[in-house]
Amino acid sequence: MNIALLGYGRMGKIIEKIAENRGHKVVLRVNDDIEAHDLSKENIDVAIDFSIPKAAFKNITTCFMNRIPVISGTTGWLDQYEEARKVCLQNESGFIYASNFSLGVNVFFELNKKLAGMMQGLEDYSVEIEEIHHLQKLDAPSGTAISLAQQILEENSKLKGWQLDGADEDEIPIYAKREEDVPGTHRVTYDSSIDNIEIIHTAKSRQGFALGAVVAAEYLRDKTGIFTMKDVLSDLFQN
Ligand SMILES: NC(=O)C1=CN([C@@H]2O[C@H](COP(=O)(O)OP(=O)(O)OC[C@H]3O[C@@H](n4cnc5c(N)ncnc54)[C@H](O)[C@@H]3O)[C@@H](O)[C@H]2O)C=CC1
Ligand SMILES: O=C(O)C1=N[C@H](C(=O)O)C[C@H](O)C1
Repeated sequence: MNIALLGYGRMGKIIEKIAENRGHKVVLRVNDDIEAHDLSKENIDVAIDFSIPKAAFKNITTCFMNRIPVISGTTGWLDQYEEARKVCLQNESGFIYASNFSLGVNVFFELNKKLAGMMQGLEDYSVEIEEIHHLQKLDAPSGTAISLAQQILEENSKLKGWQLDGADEDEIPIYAKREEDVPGTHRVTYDSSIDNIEIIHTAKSRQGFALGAVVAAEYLRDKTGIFTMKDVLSDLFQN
């Protein structure tokens, strides 16, 4: 499979190594305006976007207009997600966005939903989310923390939203911490006067995110439409 890497930073470089080890070829590396590159020149099967929030939408939709399916892991641009979906469908292209491509985090997501469902009637507990990332991270809260909050909100009709660094009574507070060299840690805590319940996912490196993105690209390669990591993982566990 011929891959275009949109964003050749920390993630792009690890994705390149994993993709090559799995027999794929990186034919294009983009670290600047996508319009400076001729996408039709290389025979691109899939583009993988791990760039920066302000570039993601243009990168992704330019690929769709060239009928190139896209895996996107870039966070902090989701106000334009619905518009990106539309452009994908209009151009009969393929798209998978995930706030976190790691297999472990996707298991953690399922645990989070199950726990949120169990806790929603227990009014003595209040819930909060903490995320810790490296000092270079541009967005806060992390995309993963937002996904965790949305999953809890879907299970709990009394909670109305989330807020960064504090919240009203009917909101989930998300605390974003920045520390040197932390690849990504997410904790969900339910606290009462009697006890607390915590679930935590700690990434030890970026390998899991990168492997998940390449596996997702292998899944999306010849497909059109919008898919999620749940589709990728169901397919993986079936085969
Ligand atoms: N969904 C997931 O599993 C994960 C998502 N991420 C997200 O991926 C993104 C990238 O993360 P890192 O690789 O750590 O960041 P990074 O800063 O190391 O890499 C971003 C790269 O994008 C380049 N860039 C700047 N403008 C560009 C443009 N117009 N088009 C293409 N590339 C451009 C930069 O020069 C840089 O090389 C972030 O949004 C981060 O939150 C990171 C890890 C896992
Ligand atoms: O910027 C990062 O590094 C990461 N970003 C993603 C996020 O915002 O959730 C995923 C992972 O935690 C690493």
